[in-house]
Amino acid sequence: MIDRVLDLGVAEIAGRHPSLAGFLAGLGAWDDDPEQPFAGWLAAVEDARLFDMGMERAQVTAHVGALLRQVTQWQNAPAPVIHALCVRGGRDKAGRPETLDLILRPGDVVCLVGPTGAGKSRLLADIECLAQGDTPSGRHVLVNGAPPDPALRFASPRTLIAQVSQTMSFVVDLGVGAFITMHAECRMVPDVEARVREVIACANALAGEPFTPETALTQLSGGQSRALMIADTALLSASPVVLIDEIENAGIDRQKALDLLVARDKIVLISTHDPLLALLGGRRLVIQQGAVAAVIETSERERTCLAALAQVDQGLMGLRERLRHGGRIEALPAWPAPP
Ligand SMILES: Nc1ncnc2c1ncn2[C@@H]1O[C@H](COP(=O)(O)OP(=O)(O)OP(=O)(O)O)[C@@H](O)[C@H]1O
Repeated sequence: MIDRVLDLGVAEIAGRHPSLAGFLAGLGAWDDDPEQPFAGWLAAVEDARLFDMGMERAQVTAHVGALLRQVTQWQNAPAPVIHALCVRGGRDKAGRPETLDLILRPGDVVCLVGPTGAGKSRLLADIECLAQGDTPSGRHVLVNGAPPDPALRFASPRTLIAQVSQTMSFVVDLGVGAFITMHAECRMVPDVEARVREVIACANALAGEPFTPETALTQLSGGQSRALMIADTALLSASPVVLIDEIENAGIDRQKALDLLVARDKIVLISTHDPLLALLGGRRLVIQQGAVAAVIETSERERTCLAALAQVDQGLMGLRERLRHGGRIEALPAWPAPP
């Protein structure tokens, strides 16, 4: 494979193997004739130039070969499949044992509730790192009934867990389209352009104010950033588990966001006190003093409240929209009668 690649020009190599483009650019190979076969370029380039780049001639070929092998290995690695994620109790903040044997399956939506400082983020973090008794809570997370392979915890190119965190700020000077394209390329998804269009359209359906592929990431509002990350997680990420630290204040359509993730058969855990989200979930974990104190199944009675709650929520969203556009609130929508 490496021999075939070395016979191609730099531009063609980068086109066929985008993962090599950065390395070739770093070598300065683009600065010469990008149509010239790479092997010819490497044979002709002066020792001093390679030395400045910190490489020897043979090393360059070895490096290109290693990169290609690694990328092929990643591309051929099967997407991670989780049938069951199990969280086994550890201890609370006072060191008392936590009685918990929680099993999560694809399509499950579980909400975490509890006062400030109770340990909601700790539980999400335990799941995120697939804790093995090595975090302050002492919890254990099992994947498909067994402790995860350490490679899955620390060095997998296709991680099991995706997290959309509370605070999000972009520091990279890129447009939305370029950023999502980069992510799609890293994820090695087919038909990058179509996927990028889909992610941006989906994020716009979730966020109030529309943005374009040209909008700079740094100009996105909090809600737009959250919407973009949720669309990205649902449509680009192979991770079967999604952790979300509060979306109620992000000004995005939460029900649509949840539907999007559940449709991809992901396990979704959300830290939230939003009644609508809480009732959309199948279970709620009540966190107190660093431990799960109760697991509440959403009851039929609660589900009957959902339609009315969604109507109240629509009403409130309408009022927010009115305020956003400089309007007054001098009349209220008709609230539904309680069921
Ligand atoms: N079982 C535990 N043992 C030891 N420390 C814990 C445990 N659970 C949580 N903590 C610690 O308690 C602190 C508060 O927890 P955490 O940030 O998870 O709370 P929270 O419920 O997410 O709070 P907020 O709602 O304010 O975001 C953190 O320092 C966390 O590491």
